[in-house]
Amino acid sequence: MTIDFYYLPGSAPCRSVLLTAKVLGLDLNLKLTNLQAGEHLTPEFLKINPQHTIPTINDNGFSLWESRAICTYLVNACGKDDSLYPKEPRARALVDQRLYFDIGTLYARFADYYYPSLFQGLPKEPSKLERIDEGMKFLDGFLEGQTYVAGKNLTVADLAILASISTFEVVEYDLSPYKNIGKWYANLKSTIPGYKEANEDGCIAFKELIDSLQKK
Ligand SMILES: N[C@@H](CCC(=O)N[C@@H](CS)C(=O)NCC(=O)O)C(=O)O
Repeated sequence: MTIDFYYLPGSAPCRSVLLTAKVLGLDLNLKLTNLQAGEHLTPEFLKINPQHTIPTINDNGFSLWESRAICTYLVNACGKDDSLYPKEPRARALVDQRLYFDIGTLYARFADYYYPSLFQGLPKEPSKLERIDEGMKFLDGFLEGQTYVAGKNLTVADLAILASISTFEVVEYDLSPYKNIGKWYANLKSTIPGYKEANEDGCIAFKELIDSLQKK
């Protein structure tokens, strides 16, 4: 039985789930959910996710939201092995740490700096950009001498952070000072199966959305 996946291609957290599904070779039942049309606020959707966020999955009656929780669930429930989310306690803890770094630091600082300007037309606050730069320095440090963000293999932490970093690229944040991030990013873009459909096309959709909002 397939898993329903409520999503929008342009949404960064949705793209991390799409990337995870691609790497797992999993076909999700895609349910495009148009936020601008309020499709996440219908009584049917609120029954599945009262917090009305996408991504959301429904696995035959089991509904789940929060992209990183979805990614780890998909590996646990559908992975042929645990390589994307290792069971060994220390290896798993490292992946978890990077996932929490992504939601709590990297993407949180992105949202704090860019969202008011992108979605409300408010001026950007330079001190918030410095917080992003600091987050990038942390990530660049994690990647020193490493191919992946947590341990020796590709994990869901790479996929979540990949969705975030590509979103920074869409808003033209300057990634060039961060050599380790640049190398890691180029490697993942060229090696992840189905990268274009899972992430690149969605980044184009996100760019189109923000361009259309700027014109309003
Ligand atoms: N931390 C959540 C963020 C989810 C989120 O905020 N999604 C946005 C779209 S990118 C959304 O659904 N917004 C509509 C709403 O909150 O009502 C995750 O990683 O899944």
